[in-house]
Order: sequence, then C-alpha cells, then structure tokens
Amino acid sequence: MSSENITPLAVSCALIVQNQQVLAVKRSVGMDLAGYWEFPGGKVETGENPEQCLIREIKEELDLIVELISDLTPSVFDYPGKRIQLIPFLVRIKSGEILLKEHEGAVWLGENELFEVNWAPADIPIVRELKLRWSEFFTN
Ligand SMILES: Nc1nc2c([nH]c(=O)n2[C@H]2C[C@H](O)[C@@H](COP(=O)(O)OP(=O)(O)OP(=O)(O)O)O2)c(=O)[nH]1
Repeated sequence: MSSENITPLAVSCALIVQNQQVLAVKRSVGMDLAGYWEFPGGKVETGENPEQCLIREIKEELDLIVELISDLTPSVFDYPGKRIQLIPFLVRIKSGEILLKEHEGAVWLGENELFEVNWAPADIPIVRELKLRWSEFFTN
C-alpha cells in the first residue's frame, strides 16, 4: 500500500496556556517517541470527537480539567508505518494541579523559548503557528 493510502490516526493535543506560557511535556521511556517533547493528549477513540478526547486525555495524563479557547491547524505527519493527524486546541486550566501520570517531565515555555525543547516532529508546524499567533492568543 502506498503511503498516500494510509488512514491517519487522529490524535488530539492541548496547548495549555497560563501566564504567557505554554506547557510542554516529555514522553517517557517505554512510550513510542520516548524523550521527545509534545503537547499532552492522545488518540481519538471510537465514539468520541477530538474535543471530548482532549478533555479525557488531559484528565488522565495530568489530572486537570481544561476548557477550550480556540483551535489551531491540524498537522499531518508520517512516522515509520503510521500517519498521525495531530489536532491542536488552545486550552486553559479550569481546575486542578498538574500531576504527571505518564510523562517524565514538564516545562512552561514563553514565546522566546518555544523551540528550546526537542519537539516530536509532528508538533513542529503547530509550534510555528503558536509562535505566529502568540499575540492574538495572549491579548484576548
Ligand atoms: N499526545 C501526543 N501525541 C503526539 C504528539 N506528537 C506526536 O507526534 N504524537 C504521536 C505520538 C504517538 O505516536 C501518537 C499518540 O499517542 P499517545 O501515546 O499519546 O496516545 P494514547 O495515550 O491514546 O496512546 P496509548 O498509549 O493509549 O496507545 O501521536 C503530541 O504532541 N501529543
């Protein structure tokens, strides 16, 4: 089968913003893409939409309740053997304290620190869009 025919795996992810910063989390040993930084989230399951997936994953991974502020442009990326469609949402924390249940690290990044971590390749276009639209997101 040619790569054009691979059905993308939909993955929702959260750009959690607070105090002019966004949260990045580090994938743990044992996960695929271990050691890369990403936005928390996960695969959209049967019967849920990307927004519902996001709320569920952020509760599961970080023990946070978040609310959606806006969406960004999905990023399609081909990893060996799989195509990911990463669906990003800008969110804010509604309640809870961050508890890392699956990741091995977390860091808050300001506008000029966005590229200081080693992002999973699929995240790069999203980080670029965040940087371009930074003032729009942080002045509202
Ligand atoms: N969650 C998340 N996954 C990402 C990002 N960037 C990126 O390439 N991925 C990839 C890594 C994985 O191959 C896939 C999502 O897998 P996952 O392991 O987070 O999803 P999940 O929690 O539903 O998975 P599972 O362990 O239950 O199978 O997407 C990102 O920013 N966030």
